[in-house]
Amino acid sequence: MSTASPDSLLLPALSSAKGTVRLPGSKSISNRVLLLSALSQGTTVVRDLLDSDDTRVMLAALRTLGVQWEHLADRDYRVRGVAGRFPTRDADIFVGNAGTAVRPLTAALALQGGDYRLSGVPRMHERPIGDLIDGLRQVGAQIDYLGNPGYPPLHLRGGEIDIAEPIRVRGDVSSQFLTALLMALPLVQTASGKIVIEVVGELISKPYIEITLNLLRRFGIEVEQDGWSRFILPAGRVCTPPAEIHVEGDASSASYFLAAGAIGGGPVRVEGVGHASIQGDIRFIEALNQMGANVMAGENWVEVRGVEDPSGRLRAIDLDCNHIPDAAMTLAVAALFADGTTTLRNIASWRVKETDRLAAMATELRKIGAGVEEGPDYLRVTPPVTWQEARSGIDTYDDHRMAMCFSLAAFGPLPVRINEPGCVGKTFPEYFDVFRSIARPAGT
Ligand SMILES: O=C(O)C1=C[C@@H](OP(=O)(O)O)[C@@H](O)[C@H](O)C1
Ligand SMILES: C=C(OP(=O)(O)O)C(=O)O
Repeated sequence: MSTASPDSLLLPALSSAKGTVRLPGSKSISNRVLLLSALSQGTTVVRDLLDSDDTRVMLAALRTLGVQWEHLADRDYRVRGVAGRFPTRDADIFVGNAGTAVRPLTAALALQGGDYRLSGVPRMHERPIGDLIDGLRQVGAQIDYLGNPGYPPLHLRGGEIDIAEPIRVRGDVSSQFLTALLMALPLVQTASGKIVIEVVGELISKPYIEITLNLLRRFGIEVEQDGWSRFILPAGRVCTPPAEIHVEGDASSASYFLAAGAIGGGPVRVEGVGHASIQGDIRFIEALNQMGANVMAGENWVEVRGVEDPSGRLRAIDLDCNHIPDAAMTLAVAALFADGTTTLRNIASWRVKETDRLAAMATELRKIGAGVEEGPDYLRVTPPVTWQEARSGIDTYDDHRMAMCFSLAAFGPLPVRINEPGCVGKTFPEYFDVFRSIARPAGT
């Protein structure tokens, strides 16, 4: 049904969506579990790890750092922990465009006392990391910027680590800075046996901190929390791994299929996430519900059907999306099928991710005829009066979510050409095959 070429993929106009999808593993859980297993004292079997660009850079980094891991079968791995100290003391580490690799590895390596250089793809060198570096410098880490101040590439040169006072870190650009400190700092000894982190500014993307705290607990590290502004960690502690840990399906990846069910009638069922999920993006189903879709969920699955209303149109919504920054992109494209103007608020962090997602989303939605208002931290989308075929295709800006989101536009009356579709490899290399398995072209 689709014609692939190296630089674009043509999706025909689609009439309906129906089927079941077994989700790939969560990116956020996979990379946290890999790093925590590597730092542990003991061996962890990791089941259903995500296999994508972001996890490959993490696995390669760990191997370079002297961590022994082996691929068992399917998506299962065994990781032998290094009890807090990486055997390799001098290394160049490539982090691609994985925020879940660069931020946690920077914190873990800055406290090692070795000599490490971290770099990524050109866009990674435009993604901020200064707030994390400021936090690490407060405890004595020696870190130099090798390019622009505040951004990778970085040179971590060891330093005398001494924690006596609370460490302050900004939380309003990315929650990954706090996640990085929470995962790395427990390794450091302090006189009091505790470490305090204070968050400066409003913490964004809070559910990702919940994932971090949940997984730390699974690895034997209990963090005390005073709201979202103060965290107290045990000091001088090496993680104790669970013998085995299972990576649940990716809730952000689920959003495309669930939205397809809502737009294309359904039922579309995803397996691997449900009520029991520890990922904040599971709350995407609340947004779909608000839009009038029929949502059912069990512990480990979700099923979505279209609206009951004879018009078949979703309801437009006005939503603060700070808690679901990734799945919110799916709402921006689902908004094309709503009965009025949808407003997505509190999403300023979109500007510093794989691309400037606010600008990219506005530009590409306009190509197919939508009315779009792009604010500093919000997006307002009005469905097209007349759908247009984006003749030069939908540009994806090397952003996996741009490519995946815009596949949904093919449920409109016209075919959609997705440029550079290979960018889905960041988190979901098989995305278009799986999407094809649930989508039916018009006239078939
Ligand atoms: O910690 C994580 O796993 C993530 C946190 C979020 O980033 P921000 O905290 O920068 O919003 C999210 O967008 C990203 O895809 C994954
Ligand atoms: C923002 C994202 O990725 P990263 O983990 O690189 O921040 C994302 O996957 O949407």
